[in-house]
Amino acid sequence: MLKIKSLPLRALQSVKRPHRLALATLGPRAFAFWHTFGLTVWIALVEGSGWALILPGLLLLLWPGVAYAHAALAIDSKRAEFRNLLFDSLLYGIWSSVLDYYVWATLTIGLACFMNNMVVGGLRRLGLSVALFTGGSLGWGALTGFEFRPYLGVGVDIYQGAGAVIYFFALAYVMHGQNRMIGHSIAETQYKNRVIHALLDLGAVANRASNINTLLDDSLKHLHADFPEYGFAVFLQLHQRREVTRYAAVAGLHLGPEEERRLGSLLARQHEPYASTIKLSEKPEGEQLYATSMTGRLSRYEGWLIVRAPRLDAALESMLALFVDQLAAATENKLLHLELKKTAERDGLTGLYNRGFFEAALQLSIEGKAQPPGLDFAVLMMDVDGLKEVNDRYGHVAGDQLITTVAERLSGQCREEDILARYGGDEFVILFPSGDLSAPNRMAERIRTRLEGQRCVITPALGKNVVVEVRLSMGSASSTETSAQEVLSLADKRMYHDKTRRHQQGARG
Ligand SMILES: Nc1nc2c(ncn2[C@@H]2O[C@H](COP(=O)(O)OP(=O)(O)OP(=O)(O)O)[C@@H](O)[C@H]2O)c(=O)[nH]1
Repeated sequence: MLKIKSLPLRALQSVKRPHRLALATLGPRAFAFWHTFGLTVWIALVEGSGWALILPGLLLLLWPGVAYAHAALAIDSKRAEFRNLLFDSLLYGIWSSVLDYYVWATLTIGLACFMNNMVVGGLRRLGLSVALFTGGSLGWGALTGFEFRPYLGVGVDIYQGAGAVIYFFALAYVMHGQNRMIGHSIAETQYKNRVIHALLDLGAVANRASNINTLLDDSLKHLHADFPEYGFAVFLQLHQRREVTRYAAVAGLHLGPEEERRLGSLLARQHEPYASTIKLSEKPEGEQLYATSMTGRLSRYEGWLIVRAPRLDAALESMLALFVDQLAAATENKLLHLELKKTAERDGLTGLYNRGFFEAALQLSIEGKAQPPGLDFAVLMMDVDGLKEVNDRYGHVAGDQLITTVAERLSGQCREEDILARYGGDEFVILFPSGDLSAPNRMAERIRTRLEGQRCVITPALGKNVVVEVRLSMGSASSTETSAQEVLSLADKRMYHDKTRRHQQGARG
């Protein structure tokens, strides 16, 4: 039972949609063969040959269906249709002989066959078509005995002429449709190429970006360069507080700060599934704003990609879904990467660079000094005095507070290019990679006047707030005074001398 049922089903499954050429030629071919059948019947009636001519003529009615099935069932439907066109030539060659070489029919039908084959296969297929038509025509004539009746009458001529005109116009119409289809698919391919190019661009931008702001800014700039007809913006809002826009970037869109804020708060109220696009503006005509949601793809943010476009069609919608995918993945990767980098480079308690990062930066400075032009660098080492006492009297939490307060205040004194790190428990260090060798002395001076002796309020785990004074021992050195490898230990030595001196002064005081 199952077997019987499955047989026609399998046969049906193997009939796929044939190549567009087979579909396009079905109509004109059916018309041509039915028209030739009509001609055959007419001639049979005129010459009185009756069913002797009409019966084989019925075969002509079957051929368009057989040709279509052949193309539909073939693995390579296009090649099958090319073969069909050649078979048309052979069949019509034979038929011209069957119709005793009636000139008007032989000429118009032959021409149609040659032209069809030349259109799909150039001169080579034209040659093949001519050979098959002529071969069929002469071969059948040789088999059946040549009979010539080149002219039949005005009526048949008009019938054949009208058929030829209709056929050639039908063919021209089909070719026009094919050209339009090809034009559309070229435009579609070009659009897809631009999308692929933009996606590759986004990947490269994501790799280069050092933070989320540059990632979003550069991504949108590239998108706008690839699609200048659209304007783009992106908004990332905190999951927990959607009214807070954490990152925003715009390219090719003119949004003032107020409009940006308004858009941000509008999006905060929207809840759309991932990658779905909504219309934001309700202008009666002209360009509109659309927003595609990144909801669920970012661990800490809600996101929206905004586009300014004249209308939202299927191509734009699927393009936006792809861009949203790429942007969300790039942002999430960058966030993860930045977090890992921070964990690897930063000190957990103070948030300053850690010793590992400082040593790597120092190593680069040492190498920089060894290579031309031999850039100099300097180091300032500092140690918090009396931390042990704070720990012992008020506990480690209080000691931690003293360390973090000193770290914050030191940070406030440093420039962006200075590398401030927590070197050890209560030791801090600043690397000045700029070659400005007066920098450490000026920095030490600033620290003495602005930090030394300042009050620091700490809250012990138990008991009331206490106030301690910030006191720092310092020592600096530069690569002009000693070899590059020795700079840090010279600064350390000087810091130790400073500490000893301060202890002695303290003891005397
Ligand atoms: N609370 C706290 N204490 C720390 C931390 N790291 C190191 N310490 C403590 O800091 C102290 C550093 O020792 P010292 O440098 O001898 O202490 P000090 O009291 O600053 O002594 P001088 O530098 O000679 O003035 C030790 O008691 C360490 O246990 C930390 O992360 N938190």
